Amino acid sequence: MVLYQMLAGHPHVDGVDLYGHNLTEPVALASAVPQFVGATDVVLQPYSEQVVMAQDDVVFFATSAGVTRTAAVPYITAGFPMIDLSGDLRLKQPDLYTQWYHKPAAAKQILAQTHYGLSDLQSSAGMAAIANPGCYATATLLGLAPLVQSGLIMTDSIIVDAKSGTSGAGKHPGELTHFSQANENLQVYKVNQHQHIPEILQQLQVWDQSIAAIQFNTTLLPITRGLMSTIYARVWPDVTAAAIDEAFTSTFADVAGVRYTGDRLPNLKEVVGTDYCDVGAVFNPTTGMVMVVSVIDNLIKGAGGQAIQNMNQMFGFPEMAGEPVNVILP
Ligand SMILES: NC(=O)C1=CN([C@@H]2O[C@H](COP(=O)(O)OP(=O)(O)OC[C@H]3O[C@@H](n4cnc5c(N)ncnc54)[C@H](OP(=O)(O)O)[C@@H]3O)[C@@H](O)[C@H]2O)C=CC1
Ligand SMILES: CC(=O)N[C@@H](CCC(=O)OP(=O)(O)O)C(=O)O
Repeated sequence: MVLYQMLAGHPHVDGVDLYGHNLTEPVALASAVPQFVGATDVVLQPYSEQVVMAQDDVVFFATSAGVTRTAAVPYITAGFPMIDLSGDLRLKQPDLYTQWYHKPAAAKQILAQTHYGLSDLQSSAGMAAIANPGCYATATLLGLAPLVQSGLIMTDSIIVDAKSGTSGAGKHPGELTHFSQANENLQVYKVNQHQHIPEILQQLQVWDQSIAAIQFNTTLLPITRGLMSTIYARVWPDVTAAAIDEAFTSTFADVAGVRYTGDRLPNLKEVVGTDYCDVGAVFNPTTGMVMVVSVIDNLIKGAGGQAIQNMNQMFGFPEMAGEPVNVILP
């Protein structure tokens, strides 16, 4: 829904076709999603990869885990632009996917052809198949990148305490997301089993091969949208607050979708509704620890917005074209 809304208003997109896997004939969008009651002329079509490749220029998959490991193959084989929002194509090693997602993995040669589209730090220009990063992975990697790339922290000391609103769990309600359970509550979940752990580690190892593990935890917040990743790490003895500040300033100086807030730590309401990731960092000389706070809208920077940034890079559009930049005011 959110991806469609953004694509429908994108200045370089002249049409959006919507496909549903369970349809045998077209239905009005509003009959499936009542919020789109005003979009009387928009339909959902039965899905067919032949139709997609004939009438569209790029395909986005906003599908459950386990779908694109096979559904994306015809597009990747044909070199047709494809952006996958699910986790199926992010991990390069198939056995890791099976271990963390508890499902059969895509073939290794398919995984080898997909680009991990962390759009603010590694452009998708020239790429055809994109694995759009997970929401927790996006906030965490953007918060850690300056510290890891500049070699400021002891890499065995990384601890991530991340929290998300319930929309991160998708459309099907579950035990944790049932209103009476989630409302006015905080729930730790997937302890040491979160599927974004191997994804984060895989990218950290691209930046620094010596990183062997991270401590990573997730908590469900009683809100609909927004994700905060709070990151702690021990810095090397001579590292100063000024060196940390310089690492963040230089890493994000020319990055359109990340705003470094210095030692003023950001909160969710300054990014919810936008494609920005806001990142702040504070050094504590007493403990020798740096604390980073990285916030995103899980449905935008954590999913559809980053997918559009990847599309913009693939097609040479301005980096933030079609991206929402205004917060949802209280
Ligand atoms: N929500 C978030 O914050 C984020 C989500 N993601 C990932 O992005 C993807 C989409 O997220 P979200 O919209 O929240 O997920 P939802 O669970 O809300 O929606 C999943 C969609 O997948 C479709 N689907 C299910 N099975 C199949 C199938 N066999 N073939 C084709 N389509 C199928 C469903 O269609 P139907 O209902 O008609 O069966 C539904 O539209 C997921 O993989 C999710 O993990 C990634 C980052 C953040
Ligand atoms: C609140 C909540 O449940 N969030 C989801 C977000 C991850 C997700 O969307 O899944 P993939 O990125 O792996 O596709 C979770 O923690 O599993």
